Amino acid sequence: MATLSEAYRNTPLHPHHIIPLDFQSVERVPESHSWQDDSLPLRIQSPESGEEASLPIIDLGDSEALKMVGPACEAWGMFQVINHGISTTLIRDVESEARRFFSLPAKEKMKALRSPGGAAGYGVARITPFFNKFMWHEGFTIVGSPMDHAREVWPHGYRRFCEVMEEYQKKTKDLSERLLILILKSLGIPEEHIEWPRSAAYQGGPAPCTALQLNSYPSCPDPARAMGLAQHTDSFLLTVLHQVSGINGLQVLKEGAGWVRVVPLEGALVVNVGDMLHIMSNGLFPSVLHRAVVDKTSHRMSMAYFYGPPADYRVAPIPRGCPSQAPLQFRPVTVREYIEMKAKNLDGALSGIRVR
Ligand SMILES: O=C(O)CCC(=O)C(=O)O
Ligand SMILES: [Fe+2]
Repeated sequence: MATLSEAYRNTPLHPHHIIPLDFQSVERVPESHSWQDDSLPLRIQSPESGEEASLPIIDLGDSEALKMVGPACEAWGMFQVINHGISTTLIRDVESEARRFFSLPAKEKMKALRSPGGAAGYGVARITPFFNKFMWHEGFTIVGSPMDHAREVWPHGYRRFCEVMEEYQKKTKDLSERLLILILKSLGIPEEHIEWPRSAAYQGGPAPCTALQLNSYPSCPDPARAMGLAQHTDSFLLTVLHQVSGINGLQVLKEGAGWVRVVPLEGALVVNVGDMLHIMSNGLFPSVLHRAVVDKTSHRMSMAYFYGPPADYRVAPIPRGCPSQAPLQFRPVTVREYIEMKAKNLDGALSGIRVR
């Protein structure tokens, strides 16, 4: 994603929008992280309260998967996938390496700090500047190899971290491409329509934009006042999310029901539609608003893998995917342009390219 890094370079962040709080050193939620006074349109709910989302579960080993995926994307913009081909062992290894990093003292983690115009490394969530309070969250973004940052942190013990993260990205990329083909087929779009997975694999063509985001939500003395990750939609085509089992936190906004919980299902991965798939489906598939809340006693982690087209690809509604000649809702936009728009205006990027 070297070319996409340019989009971030053009929208550098202020250091106080990069450095996370040293969560190990605080006993209560500081004012800077307290969301209580804000006139929140929708209250923070504890990870255990509220309705549970009945997200569709799609079994990739089942011949019915193709039939189920379109309705799932249309109704929820999100589903859970099982029989996805990523081994439990690899997932456990990713968890344990992520935990090895996030358990370090703050001054060690700071050695991997993201640079102001950089895409990769340790830091607060990228959406931070759009909110007037900070989140109860720290992240590590990996684009390709995490070697440069990992070596700073563990001069003699970086190899395992790198191997595990690279292997997981390879497997999740394959899964994302399988899912994307299935989703496009469900819209009646032939596989050949998207050339980049094949061109990158066989002809050294432009590579898809991908990133692995390790999310850490330390236990919080007052979860009702803190926000793990504030509401947002993901920018790329698809996100494949692993939530560390046994700890709730992810919530989606469901029309008519408010925020509903996405309870981790052992062995399943959560897949959600991002803005670019919303555009390609001409608005048929919603890029669902979601957020993460925090827990009083548990340190929660999640791993989000973002998958998008190559940086210069023009994302546009695909006419064959539009129900009965529906008028096109969006103008074409390159991936790079869209990411830059979103880095400047979190909520306004989609409406910025809407034509009707
Ligand atoms: O931690 C979660 O469950 C959500 C993470 C997320 O939405 C993201 O990284 O974009
Ligand atoms: Fe997200």
